[in-house]
Amino acid sequence: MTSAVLPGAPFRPGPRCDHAAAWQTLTRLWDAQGRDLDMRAAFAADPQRASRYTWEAAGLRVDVSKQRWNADIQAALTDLARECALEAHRDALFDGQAINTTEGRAVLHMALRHPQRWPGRANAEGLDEVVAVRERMLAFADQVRAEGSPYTDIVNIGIGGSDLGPQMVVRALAPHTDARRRYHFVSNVDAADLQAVLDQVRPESTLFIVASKTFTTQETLANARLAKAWFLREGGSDIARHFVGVTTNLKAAADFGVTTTFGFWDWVGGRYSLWSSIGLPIAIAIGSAAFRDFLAGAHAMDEHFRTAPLATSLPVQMALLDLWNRDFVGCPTRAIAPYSQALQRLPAYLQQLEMESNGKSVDFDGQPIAVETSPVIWGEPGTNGQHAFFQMIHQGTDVVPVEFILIREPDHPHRDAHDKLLANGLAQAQALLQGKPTDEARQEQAPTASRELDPDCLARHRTFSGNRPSTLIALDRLTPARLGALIALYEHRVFVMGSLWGLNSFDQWGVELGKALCSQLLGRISAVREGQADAAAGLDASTAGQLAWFFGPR
Ligand SMILES: O=P(O)(O)OC[C@H]1O[C@H](O)[C@H](O)[C@@H](O)[C@@H]1O
Repeated sequence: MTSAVLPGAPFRPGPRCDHAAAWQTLTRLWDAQGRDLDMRAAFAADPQRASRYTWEAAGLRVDVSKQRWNADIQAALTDLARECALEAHRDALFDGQAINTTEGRAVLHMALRHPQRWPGRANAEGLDEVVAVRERMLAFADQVRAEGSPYTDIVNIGIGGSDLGPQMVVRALAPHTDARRRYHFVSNVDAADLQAVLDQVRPESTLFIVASKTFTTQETLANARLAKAWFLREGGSDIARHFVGVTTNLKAAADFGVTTTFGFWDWVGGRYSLWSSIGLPIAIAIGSAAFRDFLAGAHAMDEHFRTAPLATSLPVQMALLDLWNRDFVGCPTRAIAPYSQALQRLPAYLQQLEMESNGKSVDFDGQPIAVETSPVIWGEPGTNGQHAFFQMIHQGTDVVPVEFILIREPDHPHRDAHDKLLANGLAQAQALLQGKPTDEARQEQAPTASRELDPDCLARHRTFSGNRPSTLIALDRLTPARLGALIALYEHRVFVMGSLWGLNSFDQWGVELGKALCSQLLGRISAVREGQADAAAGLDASTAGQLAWFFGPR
């Protein structure tokens, strides 16, 4: 489906954060208060600190009291947002202006979760079709779920935004899904990924969804072709009933041979696309009614972001903290720790959302950005992470802000186990805050094996500095609506961070070079195999050597 933003007011970004006067204030505040800010003392001095820094929106409860900030810092950060014209940028986003300047596109994934036609002034092509396409997609999803449907296995073939979002959500909402079907996600061009799924399914009971915004992605097309060949080889006959496409490129999908296609539009970024037809596996898994709840949760967060003042806006305040942690506290990474096995793919999903959006070094004008931008996002569900990398989070030389995500009511009957899970999450946040002073460590009974050691030395090994930041995001339940709100919160937070850094969060030029070189290398590999002497001509010596080792005569 083609689309372009029809002419409107051209978007002009506000001043970049490091050019704003408030940046100087923040620099002074960092020296005067931030650097030595001890959160334990701050809690002791202010009995209201926990409630002052616990906010709610769209059913999410976020506690940022265990962050290294105070009222002065928060006020200066909020001034920074104001001075950087964040509100104007946000309004331009919701207005449908072409804020994705390098691709000349609007950014309107919020229109996909609006219950009716997008009411704003945006006039991007396709907006009139959103509701109709959604209804068609949901009707199809319900058909696939209906009694007597032949499908036992749904295989989504897609990568990046056409994989991570739907996969994360389908796993997260497993208790809400139709258990009569299995959901598979194939992304990697490593055919082992596809083969592992093909080994488990039968052509007559499998629905393949070929999901690609562009329908040009090497991995997805390669896997789709392999799946189609397997389908025919195994006796499958009705391609039209077993392969559907989800794309903005209807022609390429038709050329591939799918006849049922659900479209979307180029004002939906790949990593923001799970609300569109790319969400088809989600809709099949949870059904149209729950999918609407999922959209409604995200829409509630959109409304909060669009209307709440900067000082009480959850995405804004969380983004300001992110900027504070990155550029003043100096944290190169942020860990995501969902205490929920259901959210096991959330860290991977957020890696794309945040790092592909804000992993940039130039601003809107193409000028180098003078401060650090996207941190590395990483993580694992708790409690698994505790037994792997939390050592470094508690005692390593880098400060790693941790985002704990805790869900009050489990979707299983094992209440005692759930209490343990929650206690673990809360205890980790508590340990990061309070630490353990060397004096206290010295009083402890040393483990037998260490008795020979100098007690002072051992006590230092057993010391926790504490005063390490964390945020706690609490949900009453992991419902479709709450998950929708959580994802939308992250999306808007990423937008705010990018806006303050003065960069375009909605392009991804950094993925292009590797793709182009891969195509060239595929040509050279054929040449090496054919024994052409100049196959590696002009390559760096390392790559040339590897080509010879992998593909040359043995
Ligand atoms: O959905 P597709 O067009 O197949 O794109 C899949 C992915 O590949 C690209 O290289 C981008 O970096 C991602 O943003 C995108 O989600």
